[in-house]
Amino acid sequence: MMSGVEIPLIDFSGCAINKVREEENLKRAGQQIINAFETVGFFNVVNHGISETEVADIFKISEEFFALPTEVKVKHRKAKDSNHGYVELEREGLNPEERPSDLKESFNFTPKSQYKPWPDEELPKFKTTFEKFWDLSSQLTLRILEAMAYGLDLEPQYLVNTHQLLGKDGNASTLRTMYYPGVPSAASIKANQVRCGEHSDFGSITLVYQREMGGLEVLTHDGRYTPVPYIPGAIVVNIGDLMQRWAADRLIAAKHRVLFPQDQELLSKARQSIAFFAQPDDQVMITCLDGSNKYEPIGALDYLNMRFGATYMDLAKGQ
Ligand SMILES: O=C(O)CCC(=O)C(=O)O
Ligand SMILES: [Fe+2]
Repeated sequence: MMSGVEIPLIDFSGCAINKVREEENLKRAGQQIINAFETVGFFNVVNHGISETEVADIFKISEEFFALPTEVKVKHRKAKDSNHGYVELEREGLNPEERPSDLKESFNFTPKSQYKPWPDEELPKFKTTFEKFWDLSSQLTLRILEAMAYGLDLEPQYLVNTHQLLGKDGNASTLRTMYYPGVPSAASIKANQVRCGEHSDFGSITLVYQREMGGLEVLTHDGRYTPVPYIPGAIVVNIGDLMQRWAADRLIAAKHRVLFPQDQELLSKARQSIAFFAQPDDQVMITCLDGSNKYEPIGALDYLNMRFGATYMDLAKGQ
């Protein structure tokens, strides 16, 4: 790679979700994780306990969903006041000030029983595949949060206890599958349009599952966008702005983006990714963990709503 900044790679085998937790291993991994978040804001994690087959299954069913005709997909559209359902192509822009909407479509998943819609008729296994993947991703998130608490010298369960309602009412975490369609030629792309505009995430931590194509880039401290390499079996982990604020800026919520590939053949291929956006429970007060008063305390849900308001503003205009 040309850039001097490397994206750290962390071996999580001592803390994998299919293993009994061991303090020594969590401490060691916690140091590495905090070091990565203090310097780059991103790392790749391997040997985490989520199998390649489990990841392949959700990518496959996602691909089948996105291949459905638009009129079928929009039957499962996300309602305005919900965080569950289909979001159409170009409905959302993560850098709305500088760019047209992102050339992507997505399906947000929240496993609360009252949430609908599901493409049950078209894809009977969709719901169960997402539920299973939600479980795996939330288990890994909790392990990472536990390791982070060690790395930050907090009480070991401190961060885990703030995410007790993961998957239940009172917690806004979301699993999202994304589809960036292939483009026949660069001429058909709008000026300045990208697959995913420059942004930092909102919440506590994010897991990103990429595929062979890679494509994710992170703004590193040398002022350049550095590719986050695709490593077979690895998951990309980063923090959001809420975590940066909580850590009183000790940890970095780095900006990231996905551009169109330069290569004509790659450009014509679709890109898929899956992200698990973890949020603390709605009522948790985010008060600087270092005891400073660098930022005012704010409720986790209030913070999220403030950020969503900014991203979806354009959406409201378009309706
Ligand atoms: O598609 C990706 O690899 C990343 C997407 C992303 O950063 C996001 O949706 O927040
Ligand atoms: Fe992101």
